Amino acid sequence: MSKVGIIMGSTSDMPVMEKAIDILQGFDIEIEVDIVSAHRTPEKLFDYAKNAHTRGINVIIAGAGGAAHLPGMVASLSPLPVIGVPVKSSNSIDGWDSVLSILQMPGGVPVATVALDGALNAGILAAQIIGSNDSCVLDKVLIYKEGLKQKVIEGAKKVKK
Ligand SMILES: Nc1c(C(=O)O)ncn1[C@@H]1O[C@H](COP(=O)(O)O)[C@@H](O)[C@H]1O
Repeated sequence: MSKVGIIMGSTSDMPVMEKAIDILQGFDIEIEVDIVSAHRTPEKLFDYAKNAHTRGINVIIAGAGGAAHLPGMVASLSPLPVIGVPVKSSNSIDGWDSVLSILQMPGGVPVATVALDGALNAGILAAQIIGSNDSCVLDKVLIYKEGLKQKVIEGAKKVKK
């Protein structure tokens, strides 16, 4: 069974990262959640990134705020796809600090960066990556998309005059 590793730099990121956890649980995809900081727990980061693929993890979602080096460092050490979530932490420069430090990776070390606090999309993207090779998950993504469409159609009916 496929598994998504969800890591974040601090417990203070949890209110944002919960959206990735919730949507992946909604898709019945196995997850593993941990706090890993490139700055505060560098040895743990190294161990996590080097070994995630050997523990059955298929995709990593990494969220961090401020000087957000966590997703990039994980991507530098892991062969797995890494989705980066820039978190708008309390002392941030309007979130630009984390957006730019996750987005502007050097050539050869990609991080798929979602929008500021975009953990929901990170979860959906992880499901889509897994769904490309798992028809059960793909069906759930299709149902989710149909739900989005229906919501817009229902909303339009309410406002249309
Ligand atoms: N950006 C990083 C990293 C890292 O990139 O390794 N480790 C923690 N942090 C971020 O620091 C912010 C404030 O953390 P605290 O609330 O713990 O002070 C959080 O958004 C976290 O992701």
